[in-house]
Amino acid sequence: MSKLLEVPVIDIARFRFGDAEDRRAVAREVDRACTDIGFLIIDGHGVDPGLIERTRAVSREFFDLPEAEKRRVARPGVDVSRGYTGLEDESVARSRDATATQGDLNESLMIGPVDRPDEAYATAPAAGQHFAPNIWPERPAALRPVWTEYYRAMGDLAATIMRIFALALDLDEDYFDDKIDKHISRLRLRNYPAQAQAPKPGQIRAGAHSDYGSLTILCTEDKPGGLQVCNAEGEWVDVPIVPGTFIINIGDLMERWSNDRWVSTLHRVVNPPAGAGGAARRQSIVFFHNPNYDARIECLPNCTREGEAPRYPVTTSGDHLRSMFVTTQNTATAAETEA
Ligand SMILES: O=C(O)CCC(=O)C(=O)O
Ligand SMILES: [Fe+2]
Repeated sequence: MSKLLEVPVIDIARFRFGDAEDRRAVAREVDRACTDIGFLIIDGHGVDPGLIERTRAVSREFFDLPEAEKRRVARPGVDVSRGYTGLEDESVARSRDATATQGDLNESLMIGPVDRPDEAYATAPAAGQHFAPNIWPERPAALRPVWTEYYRAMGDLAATIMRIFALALDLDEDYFDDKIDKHISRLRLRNYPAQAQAPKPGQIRAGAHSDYGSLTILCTEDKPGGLQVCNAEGEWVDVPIVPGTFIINIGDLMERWSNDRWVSTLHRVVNPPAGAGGAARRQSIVFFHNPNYDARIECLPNCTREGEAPRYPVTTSGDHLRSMFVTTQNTATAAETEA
């Protein structure tokens, strides 16, 4: 079978409601997508469209606030992945290329877990800042309850996808359950403003990067200046926007777990064409699903071929994520926290 060079659409209702054969059929399709291109679009996910709309609306209201008010909930430190990150404060491309310093042309607001596991686990030294309290803006007042509901819905959807992943990797369907039951996922809204001035040379909405965790669930909109992924031929292809679906990609931790059987694909968000005007404003709802901070990320059973050794040293979810957060921030606090 030739390699997929475009991102496929997969209906996961057949997994959610089907019999064992249906479930295996979905898992096979997902395995092919994760092997060939690292991205898939899912339909039949069961998330309430009203919740998505409400999440979009309260977030847009937040980004429309004056800059000074948004800065009141500024990210407190580079390893504290919470709060507001301003335009050009981050260069996600630095996660792969230390010389990439152009600031990304988006601003964002981010939260972590909304449900705390027991206090001893949440505050253990190895927990680092992964259970740091969330920083909620005062306005709009509806943001907190709506985002909390959305975060929980994404946690549930990610758990289903991890079950599909387990089956796709020839593991028991519940293999990942106890590695994600205290997940340290992040919900991040990115606002990509319309571009009144030309970007600096080489500067784009989000530089080329791969995501860091287990998987990402993206809900975006069809606007000029969108998401592209680098396929197996090294070509940048647009990810189609299919109404009612989510875009899913695997992150670096899943790539490591699978010993490179699956690919954590490079992707980027390009600029709108000059003159696109206000219509180019774009908002993405991004849920980065990350395993429990103490989940050991080591080559999974079934992921080495005859005579092949594991390609990565063992790490933990918490350690890997922290190093990525610290590497990609352009703010003044970066130097302080790294020291
Ligand atoms: O906005 C998008 O389409 C993608 C954003 C992204 O890649 C990220 O936040 O990691
Ligand atoms: Fe990404």
